[in-house]
Amino acid sequence: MSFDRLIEKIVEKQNPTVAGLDPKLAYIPEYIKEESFKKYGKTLEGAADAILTYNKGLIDELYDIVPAVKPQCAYYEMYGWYGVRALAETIKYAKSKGMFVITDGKRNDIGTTMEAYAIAHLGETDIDGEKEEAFGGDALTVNGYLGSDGINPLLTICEEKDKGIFVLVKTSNPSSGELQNLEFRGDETVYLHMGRMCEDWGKKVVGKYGYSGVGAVVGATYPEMLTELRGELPKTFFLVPGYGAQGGGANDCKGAFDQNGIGAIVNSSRGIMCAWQKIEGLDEKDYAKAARQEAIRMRDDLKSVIGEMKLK
Ligand SMILES: O=c1ccn([C@@H]2O[C@H](COP(=O)(O)O)[C@@H](O)[C@H]2O)c(=O)[nH]1
Repeated sequence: MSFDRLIEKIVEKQNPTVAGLDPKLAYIPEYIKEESFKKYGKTLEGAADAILTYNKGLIDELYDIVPAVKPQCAYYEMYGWYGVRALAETIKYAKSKGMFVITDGKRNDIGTTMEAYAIAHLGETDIDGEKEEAFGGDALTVNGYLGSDGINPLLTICEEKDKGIFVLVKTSNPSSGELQNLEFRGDETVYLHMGRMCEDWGKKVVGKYGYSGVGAVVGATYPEMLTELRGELPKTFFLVPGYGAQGGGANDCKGAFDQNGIGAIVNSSRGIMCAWQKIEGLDEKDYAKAARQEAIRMRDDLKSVIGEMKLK
């Protein structure tokens, strides 16, 4: 259990980017929606069909240059079981193209319930002796604020299946400081304490590149805290949201990386998915090409501040 597979993909592509797949209908070109609505009407099924077609188009244009995708479950669950099927199909398709899949579910519960989440998203479900993958992501985002009871069941499955988790530590949203920045026990912040818990949860599962399979979510919108946490948590790999649509830039992300240019993967969802809507006169059929162009721009932007990514 580590992020070795992810790190190798990042280094191979020289790209520390994860493309977020948060498909709102407003981001999907009309021609795709028309096709799906012709088949299924303006229904949950029609919407889910459009999402899957849109995602596959994006993946086809991104898989050779971007190492990972991050579907956010909410954008699928809003279409009921059709949407959840589109999520499962998206994960399967991205994996068939060799991409690393981070399922953004921010799951959080205790004991056996957390074990059920772990089985659903990272493990295999036992159906009376027959085992099958339900979703099959490579990593899952989780909320660690229930403590070890919510994390230990995941660790067991992650070890068995070589999967990873990203625990919310310092989130990118404006109100994240209301709780996460509180100081206690002298001047230790809640986010730093949560980060140290990640370092501790991961200490037995450190991979060959020095990072464990217990990662942390730290927002690009708080660059000083990113730098502080990189210094404090040398074995914890970071998932960094907040680049692009939330205002973060490459310089804000710099502190997340180590001296070898690894240690983090930076997410952009709307920035990549909606790139086509920002290009005047673009034929909407070229939506995925516009996403590719933005992903290349983002890769080069990040590389300009972190340099070459090397395996040690
Ligand atoms: O602290 C956090 C944790 C998760 N997210 C998620 O990342 C993407 C960001 O999307 P953009 O369109 O690139 O802003 C989205 O899925 C969030 O739920 C986050 O933003 N911040």
